[in-house]
Amino acid sequence: MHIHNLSQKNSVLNTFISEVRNVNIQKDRMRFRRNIERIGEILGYEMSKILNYKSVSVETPLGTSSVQVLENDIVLCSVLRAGVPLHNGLLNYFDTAENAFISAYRHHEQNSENFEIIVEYLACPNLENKTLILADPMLATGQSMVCAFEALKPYGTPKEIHLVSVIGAQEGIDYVEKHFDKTTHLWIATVDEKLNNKGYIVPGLGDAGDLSFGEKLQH
Ligand SMILES: O=P(O)(O)OC[C@H]1O[C@H](OP(=O)(O)OP(=O)(O)O)[C@H](O)[C@@H]1O
Ligand SMILES: O=c1cc[nH]c(=O)[nH]1
Ligand SMILES: [Mg+2]
Repeated sequence: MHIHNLSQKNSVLNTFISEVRNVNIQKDRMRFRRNIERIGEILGYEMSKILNYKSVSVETPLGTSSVQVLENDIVLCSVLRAGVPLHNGLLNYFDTAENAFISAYRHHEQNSENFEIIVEYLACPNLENKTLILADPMLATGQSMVCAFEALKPYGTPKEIHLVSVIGAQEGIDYVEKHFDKTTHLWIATVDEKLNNKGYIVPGLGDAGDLSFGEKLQH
């Protein structure tokens, strides 16, 4: 897998990451969502540098300009619900993309820290020969990303796959690496060291779904 960890270079991306992590700033839900969206825009922009382009002629009021424009057939799939602001950020740049949505949540056994991932909802176009972008802001154990990909398989074989995430734990990245083809790209804003015993990324940012949309009752 090709791993692109964008926080390794200084850029304004790291300011946005610091704000989504910051326990005071992240309480502003609108700012949290907007920061995740802005991170999605930056990850999408960086990814766009290795996609395919074709030359087109554009008529301007003063003449003709030859420009290289994106030619990939993109399907943008995100994992509900925390994936929604990241999806919006990517869609701001890949504005003609087709879209897919998949739900995944952690189902905890009673009084236990063990959980399994339940995939219930999936809406997806044909993926055959397309460029699949699979987005989820948190890559903790990596199970949601892998379960989502398994559920997408009946929809066709993509030509290329790009995984997009905001914060990953090394353990989750290793797990994902085992389950995806080595040609897959992972575009990630930053990588943290570990998971706690509840499967949360440390230091991470907390619960991305709750920070975006409010707390949900546990199943
Ligand atoms: O790598 P994993 O261990 O699978 O964990 C990551 C998952 O956890 C978060 O979703 P969550 O279960 O909190 O659902 P939510 O978006 O509804 O809050 C996140 O958006 C991922 O889907
Ligand atoms: O750290 C984590 C792990 C899973 N889901 C989150 O929202 N945060
Ligand atoms: Mg959540």
